[in-house]
Amino acid sequence: MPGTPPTRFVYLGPEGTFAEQALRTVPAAERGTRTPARSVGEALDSVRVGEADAALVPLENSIGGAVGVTLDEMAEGEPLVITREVVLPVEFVLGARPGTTLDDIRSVAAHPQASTQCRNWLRGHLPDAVVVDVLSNGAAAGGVASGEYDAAVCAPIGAARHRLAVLADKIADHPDAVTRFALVSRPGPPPPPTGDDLTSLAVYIAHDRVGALLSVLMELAVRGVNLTRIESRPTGEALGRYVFFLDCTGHVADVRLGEALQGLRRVCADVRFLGSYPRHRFSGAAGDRPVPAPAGLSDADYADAAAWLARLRAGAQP
Ligand SMILES: O=C(O)C(=O)Cc1ccccc1
Repeated sequence: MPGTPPTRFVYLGPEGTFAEQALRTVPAAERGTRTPARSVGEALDSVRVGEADAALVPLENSIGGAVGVTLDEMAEGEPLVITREVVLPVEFVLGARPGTTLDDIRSVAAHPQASTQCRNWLRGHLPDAVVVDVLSNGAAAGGVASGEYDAAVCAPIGAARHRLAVLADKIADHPDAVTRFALVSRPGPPPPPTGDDLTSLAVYIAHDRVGALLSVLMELAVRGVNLTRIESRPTGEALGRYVFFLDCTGHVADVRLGEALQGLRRVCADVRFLGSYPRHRFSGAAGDRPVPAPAGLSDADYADAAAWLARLRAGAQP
């Protein structure tokens, strides 16, 4: 039932992923059920078909960039909306079955984003090992435990959950990397505005119209809506055909963002609303505070203008 708080959660599994760790920061998930899925697509489809109320999936990483499969899955199929974001520091370890040494390792299982972030360490310490892409950090650890691979780039909780020895820790090339996760549900009333929210969209432009993308950006800029992320993904129709994923500051209930969304509806071939949700609350440690919203017209200015227009239309004195 839309608007009912979620109780059945699914996450990118298997057990031992950062996604599981991120889900455990969601209070409602501690009270509900938590089921691992083999892939992002499987997790999101569980929500679409009603087997789960919410899915926790990776969205982007500060080093490796967007998790493409999540964007692609959100752009197609039955619509889903983000109701919460979780930003988690990710620290990778090299896990292996107890007794394994670095010299024994011929294959390393790793999520593509994980191997990207540990590229230099792997190249320096395991130059002859074959790195095999797997669907998640948990799958990497599980594949080592089952004997399929010699070692895994995985999360510390993955090594622990699959009873692996940690042969090396802090193996990421960038120690301060973070990953942004999204909690996704079927469309329903968005979380109430907090004054520090994001709204995510997928916009399809008319590629044959000169300046089509600029028109999109202008609908936001002229209303003082700050664009915090833009990402293009192929639509699959043809080379050069893209869907653009936008994160904007503000909430769908805001006057200003509401006007911008109506403008996008007018100028785009299609707009898919992907949710309005609170920005992740940082610990407040130096350097990881959210960027303050830019100065610009306030919502009160927009409300005042709307009331002024209504008076004009009613023939009253402006
Ligand atoms: O959640 C996980 O553990 C994943 O496998 C996705 C992922 C991959 C790389 C960095 C962070 C999350």
